[in-house]
Amino acid sequence: MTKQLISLDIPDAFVIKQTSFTDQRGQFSRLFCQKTLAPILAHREVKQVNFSRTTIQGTVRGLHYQRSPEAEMKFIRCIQGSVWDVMVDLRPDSPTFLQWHAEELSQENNTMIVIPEGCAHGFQALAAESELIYFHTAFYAEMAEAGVHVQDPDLAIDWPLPVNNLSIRDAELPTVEKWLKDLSG
Ligand SMILES: Cc1cn([C@H]2C[C@H](O)[C@@H](COP(=O)(O)OP(=O)(O)O[C@H]3O[C@H](C)C(=O)[C@H](O)[C@H]3O)O2)c(=O)[nH]c1=O
Repeated sequence: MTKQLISLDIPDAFVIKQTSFTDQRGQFSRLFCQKTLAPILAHREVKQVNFSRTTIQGTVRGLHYQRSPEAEMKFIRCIQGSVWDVMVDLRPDSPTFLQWHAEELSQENNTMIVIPEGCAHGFQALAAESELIYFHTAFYAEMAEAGVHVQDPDLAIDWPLPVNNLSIRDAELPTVEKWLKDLSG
């Protein structure tokens, strides 16, 4: 049921175009298959599956990642509405360090994005009541949670809509400049 696996410039990041079976009853699609995704998963296993619904158009969530050793790969699919999904490479040894990639995920386009360990994730709801399913390869670890600000001037992510409805936690995430200082201690 996987139509196309696309490697991105950001190492170990992918876009997966999935197929969907439609008939007079409606639609069926496979969200995740350990065998089909084995080339990406390698030694990893899915440990947790999460769901989020974002009710207000323009809301932005992110940019989040879990620090090692709780770092995780995320497989994300939009099952209702649409989002503008962003990953930011926060791996200092990566050739695409501090570069970002955006992909529109929607109920209609059957697209999954794969975000590797060490990359932060965020998204903007392009429609009200947008819903995402996340497959995580690590358990949630509150103490390992980290992130950078969605409106960081150095990243200059060009969100399609005015950034809206940030959580208090997300509004207080550090800039990349502050994150780099904390990184170097
Ligand atoms: C991820 C997670 C969160 N939580 C708790 C922590 C908070 O009390 C509450 C909401 O978490 P948070 O505010 O981090 O939710 P989002 O801001 O939507 O973050 C999510 O969206 C961004 C864009 C991501 O990439 C994260 O992986 C994902 O956590 O659920 C749990 O109890 N278990 C979990 O696995």
